[in-house]
Amino acid sequence: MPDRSILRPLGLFLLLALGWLAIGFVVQDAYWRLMLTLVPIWGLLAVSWNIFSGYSGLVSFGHAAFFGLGAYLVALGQARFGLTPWLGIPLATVLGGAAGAAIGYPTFRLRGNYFALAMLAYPLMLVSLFGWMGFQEVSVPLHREAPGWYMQFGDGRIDIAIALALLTIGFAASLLVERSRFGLSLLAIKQNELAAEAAGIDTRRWKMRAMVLSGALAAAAGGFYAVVLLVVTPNSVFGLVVSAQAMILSLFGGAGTVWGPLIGAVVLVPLGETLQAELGHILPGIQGVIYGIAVIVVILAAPEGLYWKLRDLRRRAPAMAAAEAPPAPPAAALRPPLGAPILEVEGLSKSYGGVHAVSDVSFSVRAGEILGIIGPNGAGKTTLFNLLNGLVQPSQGSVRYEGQSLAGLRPSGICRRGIGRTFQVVRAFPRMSARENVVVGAFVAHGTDDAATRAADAALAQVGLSHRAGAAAGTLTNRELRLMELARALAAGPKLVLLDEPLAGLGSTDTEALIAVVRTLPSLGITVVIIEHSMPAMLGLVDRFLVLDNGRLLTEGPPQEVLRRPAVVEAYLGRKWATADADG
Ligand SMILES: Nc1ncnc2c1ncn2[C@@H]1O[C@H](COP(=O)(O)OP(=O)(O)OP(=O)(O)O)[C@@H](O)[C@H]1O
Repeated sequence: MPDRSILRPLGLFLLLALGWLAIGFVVQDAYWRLMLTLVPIWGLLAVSWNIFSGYSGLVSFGHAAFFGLGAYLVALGQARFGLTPWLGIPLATVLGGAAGAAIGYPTFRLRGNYFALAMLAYPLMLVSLFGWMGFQEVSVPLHREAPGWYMQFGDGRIDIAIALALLTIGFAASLLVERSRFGLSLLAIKQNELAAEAAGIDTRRWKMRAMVLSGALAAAAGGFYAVVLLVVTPNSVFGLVVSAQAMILSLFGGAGTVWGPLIGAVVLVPLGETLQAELGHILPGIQGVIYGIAVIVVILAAPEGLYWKLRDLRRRAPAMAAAEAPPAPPAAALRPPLGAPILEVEGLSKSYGGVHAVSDVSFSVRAGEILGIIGPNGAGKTTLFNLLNGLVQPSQGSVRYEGQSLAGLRPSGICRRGIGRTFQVVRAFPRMSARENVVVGAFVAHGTDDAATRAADAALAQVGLSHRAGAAAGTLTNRELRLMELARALAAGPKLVLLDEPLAGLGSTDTEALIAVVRTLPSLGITVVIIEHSMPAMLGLVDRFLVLDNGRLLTEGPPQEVLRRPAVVEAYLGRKWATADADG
């Protein structure tokens, strides 16, 4: 994938890490050496938080759970069993990963604020649990006979080097996530989890992987923290301040980017620690106050974090560059004759309490057809799409695609079978390029990132958006965004696409451009089902109309004929249309 190499940022990171270590050699004071060790430790915790929450958008208030488990494993392992941290930290990493899976499994059932609050419960529970078990204070015994074996070098510079080595592992993991389908899939989840599922992304699997990786890295940070501080108490490792630290450092520096958590750690950790050391006896808890103020300042001045603010300042000029002229809309190739039914819907119903959103609807769509679905607001059109692509399960009835039932399949599974979908509201990832936005749709059909990028480029060419492939989605026009969303659905190589109001909010020229693209789809072997309110656009596009009213199938047939039927005029078009039609 272009610009997605990890070597340059990793090289820069190593250079900075060496510089950091060099400071450790210059500084003689033990306190400052400890600070130079703590920054990468907290930085690693923030990196781990960012891998999960920064990219997926699921806020975790509970990362102290992983950090504390790692710290206790290393401290107790050494105090009770003489376990060397060289083994203890890798074991802590495994424990953190396992805890990630155990916590993720039940908690992923919740969304948004509920998820964030549920995550808070785990460290709170662990504080009490470790207190009850009699681990109020676990001291790591000193081993003067084998200091190296127990990481007790008595030389702060070695501690700094180990902390940096651990941070390097975390940073590299974070880069690998960000620059691959892993990160793009998480960002798609952050944007809109349902749309991500519909684009073929197995959202549960990616969230779980992110949580396991994140838990593992947080536990490693906790493990080394125990080695450095030599004392572990429930509050110092499971406490709210630890979870807040993970979150605040990332948010301050910039969530959803590899550098953000590091910027946060470098600025805030020394600030908080110094103030605590200097003023802590007069103003206890000053660190928390400073963190709070820092967050408020960032919210006001750079809501996405320092990293994004600095980047925007640097790149302001190119971001404002004028868009190139779009190419002429693609000409429709010769349409192949209609084939056998590709989609067969039988007695499909969906009720929400007393509301019959879709009621006993049956129809079929032939391969190569363009079928238009119309009906008044609330007729059940979007619910029908949701039933077809598995976002909601039917109360009754069946959907067969290429002769096979789709019952019980999740949206990602249905997308994998070859049904693509766009949504009424375009949900682009504004900071990602148009190409990256489209690549997300290609993952389902392509094993390697390179193949997915090629498919994305082909889809962008299909919709006439190649000239904007590198532009950030945030700079695209409304028409370009609609085309980009269509390209995302096409990148998966679907045989059938469900387009939900793709013309909403477009002017007449833009509408024509989009319709011209949709018209080319059957010649590419793609069947189209489209919901749209714009009647002139639909009349020139579709082969057949399906009219829904109050969840029921009112009628279906050729466009001109359907629009003359009194029931359709009555239910949907209104008398004005009938008069205009008669006049015309
Ligand atoms: N999750 C839900 N819970 C309760 N009622 C719902 C739900 N989803 C849809 N409905 C109801 O089902 C009916 C059909 O809604 P739907 O969004 O499918 O209509 P629509 O034809 O797509 O409308 P529009 O053109 O305004 O988008 C409406 O009465 C709506 O309020």
